[in-house]
Amino acid sequence: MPNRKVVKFFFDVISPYSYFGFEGITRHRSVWKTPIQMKPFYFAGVVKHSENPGLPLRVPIKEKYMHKDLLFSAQYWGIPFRLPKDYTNMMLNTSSIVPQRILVASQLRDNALMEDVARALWHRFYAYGKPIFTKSQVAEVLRDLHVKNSEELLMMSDSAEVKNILRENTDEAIGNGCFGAPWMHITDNHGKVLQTVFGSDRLPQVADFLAEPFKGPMREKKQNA
Ligand SMILES: N[C@@H](CCC(=O)N[C@@H](CS)C(=O)NCC(=O)O)C(=O)O
Repeated sequence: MPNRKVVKFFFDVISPYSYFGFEGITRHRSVWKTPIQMKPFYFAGVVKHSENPGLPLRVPIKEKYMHKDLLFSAQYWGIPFRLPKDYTNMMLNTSSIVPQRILVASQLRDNALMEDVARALWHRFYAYGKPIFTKSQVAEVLRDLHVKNSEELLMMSDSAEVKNILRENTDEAIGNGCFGAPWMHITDNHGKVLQTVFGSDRLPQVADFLAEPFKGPMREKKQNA
């Protein structure tokens, strides 16, 4: 049995760079043998715990650059993207706890469902500028995806089990030095963290570390047009 590594990908739908990393890593699933574990976490918890004062949106010159870089990166990944109205204010003053808990509840049912929901949330926000942060907003996404028993999923998202998993995922990242998103752990097959990685733009290095191919944006795999 080869000494297989595992990648854990921590993300939050409030983080646009998580969207790019999420697309990049899930597209590479078709060409990598390395197992990929998707881990919804709570970005605000990370920022608070790491006392990160340097969020680009809080620094005007970085905010200006980030707005351009988001469009540039979305184009690279082939993702329909425009900045929603009042973007900075919304990003800095909105909690993603509701959608993140719903993602955890979805993942408990089925990882593929969770990925469909995450992708659809980002698509709604960045392709159409519609918010994704309340239960009723996420419910619309579940309805559009024809998710079965979506009411049950929404109820489950308030359960202690779901809250604990989201907290555990967040703590797992924080415990390994996380300060932003997306965040990755590359572990050995016993779960020992060999490398921590920040940013969607580090996927070529992640691939190299895994001895896997990096195939660029694989735009032919895009799911939302
Ligand atoms: N260069 C990274 C940027 C990632 C990034 O800026 N992520 C934001 C959240 S969307 C963040 O966590 N920022 C924290 C920081 O820069 O300290 C990428 O391309 O993914």
